[in-house]
Amino acid sequence: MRTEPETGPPTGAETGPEGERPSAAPSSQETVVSLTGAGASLGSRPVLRGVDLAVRRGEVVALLGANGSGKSTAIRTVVGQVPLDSGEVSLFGTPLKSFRDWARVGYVPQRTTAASGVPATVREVVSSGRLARTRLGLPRRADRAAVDRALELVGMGGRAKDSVNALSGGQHQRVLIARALAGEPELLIMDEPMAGVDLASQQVLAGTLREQVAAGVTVLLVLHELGALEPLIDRAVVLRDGCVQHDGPPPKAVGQHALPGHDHVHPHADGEPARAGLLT
Ligand SMILES: Nc1ncnc2c1ncn2[C@@H]1O[C@H](COP(=O)(O)OP(=O)(O)OP(=O)(O)O)[C@@H](O)[C@H]1O
Repeated sequence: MRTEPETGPPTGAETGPEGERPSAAPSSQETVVSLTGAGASLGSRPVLRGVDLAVRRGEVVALLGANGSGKSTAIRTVVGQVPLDSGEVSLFGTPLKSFRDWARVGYVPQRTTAASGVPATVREVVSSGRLARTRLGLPRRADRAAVDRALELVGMGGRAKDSVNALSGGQHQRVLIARALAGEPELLIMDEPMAGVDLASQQVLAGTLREQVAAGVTVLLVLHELGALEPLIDRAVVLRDGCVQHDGPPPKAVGQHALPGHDHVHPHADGEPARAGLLT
């Protein structure tokens, strides 16, 4: 008998619909991710203080905010890595504590590497993202094809046999994104997917995401700046000190802020074009 975690992102032990990506028939009313009055702490520190957030099917929602505002913590409550003190989280209309269908969710964590000291190849790491669909059985042709597709989507098809220990930081990030895509998720949750990725690769990844969105995939992602993804973002939710400060149209990038790679940790200099103060 299989054992399944109470909650959590795909571990490879969950069951899910076999083979094909489940139908992503557009239903703009369906709420795919829902946080209601979500409160969470790290250690003794309250980090989220009553966050309300809803992502509907097919939407691309960016979670923005200054360093330490709680973006990663919010994402981690959604995938069950940080427990709630108060409020509720639901995925696909199911309360998180009852949710088991992790094959529908692709998760790219923040700033990790694909290497874990184990001499795995790029293909092996990306294939692990398919385990929730293969039910720990032998990969079938459709599974291998999905892994190939994910590798091509992030431009890593030529590196499939290389050890992940031989990759740059940006290439690790691309492998982790491919791992999430290999499961052909309906919902992609990504924590700063562009961190450490060079401009050319950002464009590749933006193109990949555009294809996913066109196929009906729902996306919730943490970003420091909209950058190359700006055209894809439907809505921005800005956190400040663990509370939602803005939920609506993405802030317009102006001047230097428009440049991918711009870092939002600095205070705004006098005379610098204002940006509604949403990110600082
Ligand atoms: N293990 C921990 N114990 C206590 N506090 C923590 C822990 N990890 C993070 N924090 C604090 O929780 C707050 C929120 O962190 P979180 O990583 O969610 O912010 P963030 O908005 O994603 O920041 P960044 O943009 O820097 O990634 C920060 O003030 C951080 O210092």
